Amino acid sequence: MSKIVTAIKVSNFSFYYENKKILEDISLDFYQDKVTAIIGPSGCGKSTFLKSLNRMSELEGEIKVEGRVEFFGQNIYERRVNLNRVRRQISMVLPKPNLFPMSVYDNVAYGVKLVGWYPKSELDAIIESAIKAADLWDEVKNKLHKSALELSGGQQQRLCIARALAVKPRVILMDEPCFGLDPIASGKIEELIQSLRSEITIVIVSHNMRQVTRVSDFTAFFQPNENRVCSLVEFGSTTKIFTNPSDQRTREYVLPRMN
Ligand SMILES: Nc1ncnc2c1ncn2[C@@H]1O[C@H](COP(=O)(O)OP(=O)(O)OP(=O)(O)O)[C@@H](O)[C@H]1O
Repeated sequence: MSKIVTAIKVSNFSFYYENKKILEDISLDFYQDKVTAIIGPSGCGKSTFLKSLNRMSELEGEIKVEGRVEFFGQNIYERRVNLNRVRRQISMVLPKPNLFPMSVYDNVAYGVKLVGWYPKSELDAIIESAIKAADLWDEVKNKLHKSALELSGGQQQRLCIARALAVKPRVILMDEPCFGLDPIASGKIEELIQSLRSEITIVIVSHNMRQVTRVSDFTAFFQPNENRVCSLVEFGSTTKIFTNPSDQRTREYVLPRMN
């Protein structure tokens, strides 16, 4: 059996937006090349937690953190950390496609060009390989220079994933990537996650429990406490969380949502 390696280690992590505590004392490991789902009630802090794994949350307001988030051993909240590098290696896909009003090609090339200069042939190969990895190539290969905004919602979301993959991240954070998509488009995103599984570390926030059981290896259940501050209730293999959770609160949340 292959050895499990921790890609992101979160230790005693608390998070505040403008002095309001949102997350409390979370300790959790995300394993390399595994899919981990984060589940929990609406508004409890799942997105905030996800965004704090690559420090995107601080783009949204004044924040304070306690504890550590280590990415392959380096605390990303250290002062000397290179934030661009962190966000390139831990990229993010949002609930709604956030493409630029540019061509399909230019959307994927955008991030790659920020990282470095490549000769045209090499850039073409990077773009093609990312779009193929996002399982979108056959659908867009003849429209690479048309506006990305002309694609369907599901195709736009897969293009966002291609854009995230093009800079060769080690981790992809996906915040409800199937939000608002019909079952067929959602199914394609799930297939894509399945095909990326074992090659890249994925952390996904989802409200769809069946989807979580289909795509993830591990699940973390978050819940607010009596002070409405979110903490981790239970982490384990997805099979265990959905069949035999240890904590009564997990059982009460998960089981009714599977029927
Ligand atoms: N930029 C922000 N500034 C201040 N407070 C915020 C900000 N973003 C989120 N919050 C607060 O943080 C708390 C957690 O919100 P968050 O969006 O992380 O929850 P969630 O579990 O992802 O919700 P949902 O499942 O509905 O998407 C909420 O009380 C929210 O109001």
